[in-house]
Amino acid sequence: MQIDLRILDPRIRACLPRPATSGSAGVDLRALLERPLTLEPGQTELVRTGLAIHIADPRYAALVLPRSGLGHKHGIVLGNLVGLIDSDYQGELMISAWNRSHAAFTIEPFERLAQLVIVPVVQPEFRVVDSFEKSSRGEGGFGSTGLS
Ligand SMILES: O=c1ccn([C@H]2C[C@H](O)[C@@H](COP(=O)(O)OP(=O)(O)OP(=O)(O)O)O2)c(=O)[nH]1
Ligand SMILES: [Mg+2]
Repeated sequence: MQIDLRILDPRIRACLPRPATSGSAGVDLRALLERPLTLEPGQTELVRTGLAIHIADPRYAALVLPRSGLGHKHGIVLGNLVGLIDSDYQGELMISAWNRSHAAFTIEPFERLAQLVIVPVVQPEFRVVDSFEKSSRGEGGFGSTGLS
């Protein structure tokens, strides 16, 4: 799928996001930093990417997700857990980097910090009703179907 992309900082031109393998679902986003950024345990910082995308088609959105290596090994995940990029958003893609670990971690300039995934979405149109047609689950949730 073709998506318009603006390069807001020329330094990022050399390493634009692209799928790492033919089957990659996400494209890595790099940290546009002037200098290494050390995140102390618990610290969250908004990190620039130097890029803007305009998805334009409301049937799609983008998700900003952690990279599993950084998240699992170093506890570098996202302050908003998952970032949602609206199809009409035209501003800079920003990454909320959260160090959820107990050790400081330094993000290097242009390091691949998170990943962007394009997903189909359906915009809801809510129809107010008095009751629902009964389903087999009904109101059961939060473990109502048991453990095994
Ligand atoms: O990790 C993220 C999350 C969001 N955004 C941008 C794109 C998104 O379309 C916009 C708004 O995000 P969201 O709707 O999640 O935030 P909000 O707090 O509801 O802000 P708003 O009132 O602007 O919608 O911010 C990012 O750049 N990175
Ligand atoms: Mg919003």
